[in-house]
Amino acid sequence: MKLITTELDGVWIIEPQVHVDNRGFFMESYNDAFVRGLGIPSAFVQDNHSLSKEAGTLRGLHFQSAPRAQTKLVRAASGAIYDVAVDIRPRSATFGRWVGVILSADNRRQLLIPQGFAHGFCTLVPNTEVLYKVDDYYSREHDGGVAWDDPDLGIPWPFAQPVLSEKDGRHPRLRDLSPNANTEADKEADAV
Ligand SMILES: Cc1cn([C@H]2C[C@H](O)[C@@H](COP(=O)(O)OP(=O)(O)O[C@H]3O[C@@H](C)C(=O)[C@@H](O)[C@H]3O)O2)c(=O)[nH]c1=O
Repeated sequence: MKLITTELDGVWIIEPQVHVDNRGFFMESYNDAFVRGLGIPSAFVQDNHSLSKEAGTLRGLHFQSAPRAQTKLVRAASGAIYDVAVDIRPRSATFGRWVGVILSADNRRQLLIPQGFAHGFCTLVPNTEVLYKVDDYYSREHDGGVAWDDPDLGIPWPFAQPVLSEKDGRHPRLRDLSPNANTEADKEADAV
């Protein structure tokens, strides 16, 4: 397993060891050693799995607000995504900055996204299946979003007119997000 830093503190690329033989491959897709020592506040409690049929399907940018913020560990089991983590902790030194990484069934990379970040991805090929672990349960009341095409973020998405859910077409820009939307995670940014 290899841990690779990114431009944002707390966002990590994880490369599991892949054992290839004549049958195919084997890998530990998760082992708590992946995140031990990275300061993850709690254990993963839920696994999520989505299929996006069309290339150019964009899901995001999503977060759960405090006190139900989630750490996410994301990978593509089939196909490929451009995966993005945005720091939305208002008092963070890297507020509004983002990291974008290609995660695919070929590179087997995973992205670790801490609490206090918004997350989104755009599929690069049809029938892409994304799996991710989260460290708090889904809470509809705490479900929040930031506009995927917020010009202040300027994320270079691979598709100009992606396939979106109705909800993802109407998120506010980051500058218009309620200051309370991310309070608890912001306290963590202060503590760093
Ligand atoms: C996220 C989630 C959704 N749902 C339900 C709510 C809804 O009826 C249906 C589809 O939900 P959504 O449209 O929010 O699914 P989706 O757009 O795929 O949302 C996901 O996007 C990526 C980028 C993330 O980071 C995730 O945390 C999550 O927000 O599934 C759950 O039951 N549990 C969950 O954990």
